[in-house]
Amino acid sequence: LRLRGCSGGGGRGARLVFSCSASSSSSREGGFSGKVGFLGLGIMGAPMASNLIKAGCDVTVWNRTKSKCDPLISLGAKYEPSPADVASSCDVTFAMLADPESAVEVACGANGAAEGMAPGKGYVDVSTVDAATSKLIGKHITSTGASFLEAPVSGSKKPAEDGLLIFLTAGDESLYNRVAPLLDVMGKSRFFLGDVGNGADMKLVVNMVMGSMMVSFSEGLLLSEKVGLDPNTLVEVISQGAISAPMFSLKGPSMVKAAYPTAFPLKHQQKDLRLALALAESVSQSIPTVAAANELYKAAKSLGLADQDFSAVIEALKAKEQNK
Ligand SMILES: NC(=O)C1=CN([C@@H]2O[C@H](COP(=O)(O)OP(=O)(O)OC[C@H]3O[C@@H](n4cnc5c(N)ncnc54)[C@H](OP(=O)(O)O)[C@@H]3O)[C@@H](O)[C@H]2O)C=CC1
Ligand SMILES: O=CCCC(=O)O
Repeated sequence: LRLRGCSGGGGRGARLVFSCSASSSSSREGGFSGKVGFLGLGIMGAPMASNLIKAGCDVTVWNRTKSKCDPLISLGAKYEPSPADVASSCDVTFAMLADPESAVEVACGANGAAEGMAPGKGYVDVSTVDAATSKLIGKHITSTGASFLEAPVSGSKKPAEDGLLIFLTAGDESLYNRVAPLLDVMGKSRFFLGDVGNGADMKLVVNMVMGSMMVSFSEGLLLSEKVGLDPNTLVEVISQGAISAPMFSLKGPSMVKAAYPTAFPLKHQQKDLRLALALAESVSQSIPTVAAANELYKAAKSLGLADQDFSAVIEALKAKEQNK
């Protein structure tokens, strides 16, 4: 298998590519030889940037809390003191921020990435935001002559560490082709979905399904226990049937033990449900299951569980039972 990625490094071989339009195989097959910026080194950003460094990319990092840059610097990353400095010193800059507010601030605020952008450069926002936010960021970036791609990811902490994310991209197709070797270092597949906003919408639809599934699973775990069944057996039964999902097998055993080691923070899942509800509202679609799930995540946040894994939503159900 031919390795792809940065010059001198490489991804881990064959990758799946899904595209609404033909993409340039020559840029896909070639490596990426420019400098790569990475803004936002949280649960997802740190392993993604780390994989780029390990693949041989010339990476420059920035994070609001500077100490989170240190492990990346130890791996060989350079550091710049602001998003604008990263953008001006790099050919392509990735951003992995918490929510719409932080994504806009880092891209468009004072000393934001847009200030360092220029023709020939690219900005790839991999944060989960709504389409309007993505379009706003895209407008700021492209007004400098630079190119913009939104590329939110499906897959959590472990897939980020293992370079097995799924990229849901939209925007500038030539930037998509240019950064494809980098996406292939960080992910196992990539979709190009057309205009800016389509990647954001796809990501919100996927995550609203996930958030509702987790609530339904939590209800099942609690009910099984209440009627005298072993919830561990429920997890095993589900894993062998038609509703088997990696998420249930992965999170079920620790949920039974009331342990919620954070892979996907609950506050981000609730943010995604909030944004999905607004998306549905924009086309007058009713999504009552998601609306009910959202209320439970909000209740979990008010119980102080915002930074726990989103599977901690089961604690909000337990609290409801106790307060009956
Ligand atoms: N965790 C997961 O499983 C997945 C998460 N996502 C999405 O990816 C994004 C990042 O998630 P994740 O890494 O888990 O989140 P984290 O909360 O771990 O990291 C959030 C990042 O955003 C930064 N940030 C927050 N607010 C600001 C601000 N006002 N200005 C500048 N930087 C800010 C944080 O900086 P600081 O370190 O200073 O706080 C940190 O770098 C989210 O949009 C999330 O929905 C997508 C797929 C999976
Ligand atoms: O946005 C978070 C998604 C988590 C996952 O896909 O497992």
